[in-house]
Amino acid sequence: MKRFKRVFLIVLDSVGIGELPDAKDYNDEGAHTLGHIAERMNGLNVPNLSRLGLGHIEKLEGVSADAPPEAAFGKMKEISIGKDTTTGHWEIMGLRIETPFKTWPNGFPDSLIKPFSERIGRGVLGNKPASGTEIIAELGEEHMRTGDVIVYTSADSVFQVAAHEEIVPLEELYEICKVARELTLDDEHSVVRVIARPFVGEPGHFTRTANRRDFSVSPPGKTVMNELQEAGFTSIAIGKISDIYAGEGITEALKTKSNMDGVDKLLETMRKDFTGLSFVNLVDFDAMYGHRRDPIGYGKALEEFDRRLPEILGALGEDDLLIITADHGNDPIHHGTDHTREYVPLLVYYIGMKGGQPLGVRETFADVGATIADNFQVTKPSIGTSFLRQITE
Ligand SMILES: O=P(O)(O)O[C@H]1O[C@H](CO)[C@@H](O)[C@H]1O
Ligand SMILES: [Mn+2]
Ligand SMILES: [Mn+2]
Repeated sequence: MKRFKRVFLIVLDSVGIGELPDAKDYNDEGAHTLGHIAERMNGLNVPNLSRLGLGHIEKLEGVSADAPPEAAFGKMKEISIGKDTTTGHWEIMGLRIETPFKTWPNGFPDSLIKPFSERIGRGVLGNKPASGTEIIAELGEEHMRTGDVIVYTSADSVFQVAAHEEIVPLEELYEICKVARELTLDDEHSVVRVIARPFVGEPGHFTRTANRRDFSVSPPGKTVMNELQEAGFTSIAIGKISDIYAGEGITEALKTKSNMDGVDKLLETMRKDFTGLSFVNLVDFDAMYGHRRDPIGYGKALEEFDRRLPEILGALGEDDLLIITADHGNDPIHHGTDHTREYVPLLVYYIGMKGGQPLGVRETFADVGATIADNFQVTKPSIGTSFLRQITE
C-alpha cells in the first residue's frame, strides 16, 4: 500500500454539505451551506473543486458533475454532540465529544463576572449572546467612553472579550483573556474558548482586526497530532489550528490574517522538506460570511479559494496527499447567526491517483485522523476508519 511523506489537510471552516440525520435536534432542519450558497449565486463557479469531484458528492447548482472526478470523494457525519469548531476539529483528529460543552444563553453569572472585573480593573458591558459585529456597533461607543470591556457569548461555548485597540492595548486585552481563561477552567463556569476580539475605527464604523486570539482548553485526550509529534513527525498548524488544539501535538504554528494568507502559508509549507502533516483552517468562510449571513460574500470566497486550488495542486509532490474537508456547517440563509449541523464534504487527492473512488458517507469526521494515523503508522484513534487502502489500491 502506498504511503505518503506529507499530508496537507485543509479545513474550509463551516463549508457544510447538507443537514445531518440528527439536524432536527439542533434546530437545523433543511440547512445546506453549499447548496443554498450555490442557489443564491445562481450557480457556483468553482471549476477546480468541480474537477476534483465536488459535484459528485452532492448536486450543486453550477457545479458540473459531467467529467469523472479526479479525486476520491464523499461526505462525513459528525458523531460528537455539538456543531462548533472545537468539536469538529477534535473529532477530525480522533476524539469523540459526548458531553456537550457548556453554553451561556443568558450571559455569565455574577459569580464569574465579578471576580473577572475585579481582577482586570475594568467594568463589563454586554454579557449576553450576540453577533460580534452587532455588539461592537451597539456598545463600542460606551466602551470607548468608559474603558469597560465588552463581554459576549454565542451558541458556542465561548467567552469573547471585545475592546478597541486604542482603548485597551492588545497586550492588555490578551492578559484580560488569560484572566478569563483561568476563571473558566472549573466545571461551574466552564467555557471551551476565551476569544480576544479587538477592533478599530470610529463609532458607526468599527471594524474588527486580524488580532483575534483564541485561548482554548486542551483536548480531553490524545489526538492523532499528539501521536505524530511523539513519533517524531512534523505537525504544522496554520491559522486557528494551533489555538483550537491548545498547541497540543503541534511542532510549528503559523498565524494567518485571511483565507488567502492561509493559502499562502500552506503553499510556503509545501515548498519545505518535511515528513508529516501540514494542517490549515480557513476561517473567513465562517467568520466573515456564515455568521454574517452573507451568501453572496460566502460564494465569492469559495470562488476565490477555487482560483487558488491550481497552485496547491501544482505544488503537490509525488509523495503528497491532499485532503479537503470542513468542521461543521454555517448556512448563510438559515435562521439565526449560528453554525448548522451538517455533513462535511471530503475530497482526497494525490498525483497519479486513479481517481474517482467514491468514499461514500463516512460515519465520523475521525476517518480523516484514522487515515493520517494509518499513513504514518502511529497509534490509530479509538474512532474512525482509515480510507488509505481504498484510495491507494
Ligand atoms: O459573531 P462573532 O463574534 O463572529 O462570533 C462567532 O465566532 C465565535 C467563535 O468562532 C462563535 O462563537 C460565533 O459567535
Ligand atoms: Mn468552524
Ligand atoms: Mn463560527
